[in-house]
Amino acid sequence: MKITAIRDVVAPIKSQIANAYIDFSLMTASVVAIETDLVRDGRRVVGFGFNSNGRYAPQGLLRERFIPRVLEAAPDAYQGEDGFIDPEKAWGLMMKNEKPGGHGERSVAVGVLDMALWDALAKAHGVPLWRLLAERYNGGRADETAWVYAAGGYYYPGKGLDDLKDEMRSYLDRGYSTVKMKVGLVPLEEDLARIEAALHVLGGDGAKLCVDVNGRFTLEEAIRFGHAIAPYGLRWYEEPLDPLDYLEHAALATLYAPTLATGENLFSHQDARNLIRHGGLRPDRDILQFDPALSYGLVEYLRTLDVLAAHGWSRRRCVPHGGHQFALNIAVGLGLGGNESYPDVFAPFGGFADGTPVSDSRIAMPDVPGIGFEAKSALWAVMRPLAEG
Ligand SMILES: O=C([O-])CC(=O)C(=O)O
Ligand SMILES: [Mg+2]
Repeated sequence: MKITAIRDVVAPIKSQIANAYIDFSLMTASVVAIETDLVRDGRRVVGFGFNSNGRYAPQGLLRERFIPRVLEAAPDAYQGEDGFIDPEKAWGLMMKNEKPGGHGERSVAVGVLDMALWDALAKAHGVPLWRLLAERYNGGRADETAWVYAAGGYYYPGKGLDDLKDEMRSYLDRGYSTVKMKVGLVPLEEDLARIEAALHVLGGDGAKLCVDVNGRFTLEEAIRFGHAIAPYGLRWYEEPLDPLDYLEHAALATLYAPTLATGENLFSHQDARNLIRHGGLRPDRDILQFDPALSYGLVEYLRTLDVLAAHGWSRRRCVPHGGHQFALNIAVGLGLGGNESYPDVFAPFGGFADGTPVSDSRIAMPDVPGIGFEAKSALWAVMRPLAEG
């Protein structure tokens, strides 16, 4: 199995939404296609990948460093003994002459290519990625369904409490029972009114609502906000603090007893390890949101899972950020705690295969080879031109 071409394009995922830290008015994503010489069931095997929201398209990094390193390599440098692509070997090739530390956004570029390599590998074997992963790494056991929650509740110009309620209600109507909303951009009292509006739609059940600060608060603000929301019994309090300030997390965890969630802006197993070592998080309740598409891909995510296991953390505490089918396959195949979903934002990159309904906040995976992009027509419309060169 040889790689014959790699094509990339920058796709807009811009919108007027904002969280407490950024707006998405100029957001982009890189989409790549890795073409191989393998033909299976009459079709050439092509793998696809993209980066999830929050980081911009890393086109320069892809074109200057990571794509050429793969294309210029001899095929046996990325092939396993079975002649198929070995993503771990390809990863080593991509990371040649890269110093440790300072992960920056090269992890995004490598993540995009890693996603495409796994898509191609699963297609080469004619199986869904979730099944390949279950067989290789999880004793053949895949979950029948994944828990998913509806992430939204963004700030939007002119959006009032009724609009927020309508949005949350529409998620419930679409089969979700847990939802997430943004907080931290407006004064505390205003956010509390927004939280209460959302809770009203959820029948007052705080366990069905997550709030996400996107790393905006100082420690003092995070503590104050934590005290204010503790009585609601929310499902989780996400990224209250700067994602790299582990000591502050540890301090907050001594004062805020319910569930904290973080990790979407940690991009390596070393960063994850620092969080676990120094962040004071609690393996019996807190949630880890490392996003394989932003953090060097699944090869690195497997290392992160090993780090977690070594520190006594269950994989069920992992609910990746990003709302993409890659993480969904990983969640089902490796037995994570679930996956994020964006029913209304970041289209067409978020979401599931067409015609797979969410029921009681759970979703079943389709039985299609690879990650399943071809079964999601709006996404396939973006990818297909890349396949054809
Ligand atoms: O608004 C964002 O940057 C996305 C985010 O934090 C999430 O999905 O948890
Ligand atoms: Mg978040």
